[in-house]
Amino acid sequence: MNISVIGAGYVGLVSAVCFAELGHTVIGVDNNPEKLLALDEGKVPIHENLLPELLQRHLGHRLTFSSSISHAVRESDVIFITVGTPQSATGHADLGYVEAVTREIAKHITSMKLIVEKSTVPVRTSDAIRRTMTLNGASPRLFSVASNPEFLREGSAVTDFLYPDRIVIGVEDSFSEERLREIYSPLCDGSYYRREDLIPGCGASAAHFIVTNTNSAELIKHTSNAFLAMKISFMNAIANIAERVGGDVDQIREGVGADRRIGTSFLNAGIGYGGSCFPKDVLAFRAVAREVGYDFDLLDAVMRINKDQRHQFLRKVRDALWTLRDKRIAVFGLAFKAGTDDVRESPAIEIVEALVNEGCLITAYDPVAMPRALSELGLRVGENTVRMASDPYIAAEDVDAVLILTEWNEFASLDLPRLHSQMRLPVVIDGRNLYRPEVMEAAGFVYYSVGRAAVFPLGRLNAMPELLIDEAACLSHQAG
Ligand SMILES: NC(=O)c1ccc[n+]([C@@H]2O[C@H](COP(=O)([O-])OP(=O)(O)OC[C@H]3O[C@@H](n4cnc5c(N)ncnc54)[C@H](O)[C@@H]3O)[C@@H](O)[C@H]2O)c1
Ligand SMILES: O=c1ccn([C@@H]2O[C@H](COP(=O)(O)OP(=O)(O)O[C@H]3O[C@H](CO)[C@@H](O)[C@H](O)[C@H]3O)[C@@H](O)[C@H]2O)c(=O)[nH]1
Repeated sequence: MNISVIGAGYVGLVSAVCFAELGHTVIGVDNNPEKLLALDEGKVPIHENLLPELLQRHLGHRLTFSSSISHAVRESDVIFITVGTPQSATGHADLGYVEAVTREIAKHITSMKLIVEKSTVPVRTSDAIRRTMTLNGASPRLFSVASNPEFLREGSAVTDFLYPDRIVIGVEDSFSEERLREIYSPLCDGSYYRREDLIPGCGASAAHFIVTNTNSAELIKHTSNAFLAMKISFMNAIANIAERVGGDVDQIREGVGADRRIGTSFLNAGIGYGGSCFPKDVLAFRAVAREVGYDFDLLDAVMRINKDQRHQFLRKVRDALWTLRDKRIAVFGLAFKAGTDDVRESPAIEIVEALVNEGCLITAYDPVAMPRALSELGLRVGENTVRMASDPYIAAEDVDAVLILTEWNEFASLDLPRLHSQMRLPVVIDGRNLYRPEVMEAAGFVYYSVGRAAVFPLGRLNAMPELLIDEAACLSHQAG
């Protein structure tokens, strides 16, 4: 099948290389010349496992890039729209990029095409695309519009695309269904999983193919993201209760998740969800519900708990260090999650910003996200306010505390004696629960985490009079 993918960002690029991997001929289109230049040279502008290998495999053969929507429309049977749908000032999804691309497609259409929205959009966007196409001169006989929401996660995007739990298509006619079935057939009939040059994945045998109408497909995407965000907020709320009463959120997760109706996934308590999807999509879904006259206030609670989770974390930093002005703090992790250099809506960036505003001196380390984080922090708190270090031990030199803010494997296997010896005070505040408290206690750290009691190795602390934690507070925490 001849496919074009308009918008070669995270989703567009992964989709383009994966469609090529499935045997299709693909044109990736973007209006960012720098991005196109890099891609034409085989350089992947984002950090995503397996993406460079797949780009190398298909670039110049099945996969080419272009800045021209007219070329893409002419050369392809199916056109996927994968441009951004960012948050607008009102909380609604801003569909300006989708509209601009739709108008451009309408101008150049001369034979039958299938237009597929893959961007995350509010319900009824496919109706708006149909309307816009017609208003801009395209004959309704020359196009169909379908929805094919994308469920990939950053950090595992390629394997999520090639080994999906399900593929959802929302269609209004058999033409659309047949084309989309053909595009995804290697995943649905299992032929892709029998190939020898396979990208290693999770050993799936066939993807679940779900056909709905376009409105339902659009609602499935918003529902999935809102539900996953709700699971995270639910567990963060439980973590706050557990902390106050001496429970352990990891044990609770195990106990609750063993019920197959619940499961353990997306129940990791932490510093709240971030990224380019959950925050904007929950807000957009809230706006959609309001618009159709339903008060989905459960989503307000999900967002409130999420926001509060950063404040809870900052409260722990204040608890541990008392005053913050001129405190030296090492931050481990800036990406919104492990496996990516994406810092969009990263809770880590928000926490660093708050600490800088309170007068802390921050040295940060992230295995891949430092360049993007530097430009984001430059915009928010000014250039040179945060120093970057080349490894976690250098970042931890002479600091009053280490904060763990992204769940990179590297931070779960630190050389604890070495880390301890680097720090001025042995205080670790872990926003991702990467360590068991008893391990950190044995290693001599004051250790705060999420949804578990803080530990204070008192014997060692008494020998450090400058540590600003009073013993009574420590004892009450331990008892609590
Ligand atoms: N990032 C994810 O993990 C993810 C996962 C599933 C769904 N989504 C959804 O997919 C959509 C895209 O997200 P993203 O993270 O890939 O966004 P992105 O910002 O990384 O990419 C969007 C791309 O579109 C390009 N673009 C914008 N206008 C254009 C135009 N007129 N012509 C050609 N190119 C144009 C931009 O230059 C950019 O490269 C959003 O709706 C998002 O919610 C994202
Ligand atoms: O138990 C958990 C799981 C995740 N997170 C956080 O939640 C955020 C989102 O994580 P994740 O969902 O893994 O990453 P995304 O790449 O944002 O993927 C989500 O958003 C995409 C865009 O819509 C969807 O395609 C995916 O299915 C959906 O998982 C990150 O800040 C995570 O740290 C937690 O705090 N606890």
